[in-house]
Amino acid sequence: MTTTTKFAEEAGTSPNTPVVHLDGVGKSYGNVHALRGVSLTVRQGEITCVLGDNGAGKSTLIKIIAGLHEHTDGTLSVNGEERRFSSPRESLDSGIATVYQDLALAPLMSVWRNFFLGNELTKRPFGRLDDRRMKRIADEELTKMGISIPNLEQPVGMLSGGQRQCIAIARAIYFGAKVLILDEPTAALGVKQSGVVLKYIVKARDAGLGVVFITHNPHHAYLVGNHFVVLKLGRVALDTHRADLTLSQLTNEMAGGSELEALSHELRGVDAGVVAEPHDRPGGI
Ligand SMILES: Nc1ncnc2c1ncn2[C@@H]1O[C@H](COP(=O)(O)OP(=O)(O)OP(=O)(O)O)[C@@H](O)[C@H]1O
Repeated sequence: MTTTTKFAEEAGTSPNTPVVHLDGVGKSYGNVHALRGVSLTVRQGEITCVLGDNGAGKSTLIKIIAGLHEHTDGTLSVNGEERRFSSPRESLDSGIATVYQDLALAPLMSVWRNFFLGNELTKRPFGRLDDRRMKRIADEELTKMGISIPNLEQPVGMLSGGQRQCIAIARAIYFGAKVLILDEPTAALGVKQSGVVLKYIVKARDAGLGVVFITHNPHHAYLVGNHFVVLKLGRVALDTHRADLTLSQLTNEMAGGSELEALSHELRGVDAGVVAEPHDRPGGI
């Protein structure tokens, strides 16, 4: 049985049912329309990339799925059942784990304590922390993901940004996430560290999770994505599968191909104006 089939059986749905589906979702903050008519399908064993420029509505979209904000229009379904989350706990309890850029890790605490942060294991009968078991499990789980951290006692704050992202991803998978939402996980990273994080995003997908990868970077998205959604000013400007899209089309869409062409036209005009100006003056230079 594939991991995807196993998750679907647990949820009592067919493997083809989207694990998360947004249909015509809108969100207004007063009279600011952050999202309008946004539809998005997240399937298990797939990476759905959501791209968009600043202010496109990416954070608003995440917050709706993560239970931080309620949508004002449209529907949100999880495993085929319509939901409206009124807290992050409700989203988490539905199997949706969101890894934000700040990662919600405690920088001064050890790697293994961070792995269990908020889900600590205790010993009976006095409820003391079961340090030994937590260390062993953190070690096993990180090794399983191929994450090499030689000393799990070291504070998380001393690790690289890439390693911290990987710990947050491994933790979400261990605690049973079926859907992983990653908020710009490579935004603050260099090329090498981004590569490491992209590798774990693929591992999460291959473990059967439905992954939503939010990014500004079409190159990172195209390296791992199965499905691409580009948001512009709160609306879906592109929604397509990998087979129907090239990297250059995606890059062009993100760069605002037609807007850039118009700008380049305008700049050529400005340039010509600057050069032409002295000759236009009587007795030019
Ligand atoms: N709490 C809020 N109150 C009012 N307007 C908001 C609020 N949050 C977001 N907006 C507006 O909604 C729109 C979408 O913002 P959002 O943060 O979702 O975009 P984004 O794609 O995540 O941008 P960035 O990449 O800059 O984080 C913007 O016009 C923003 O100013």
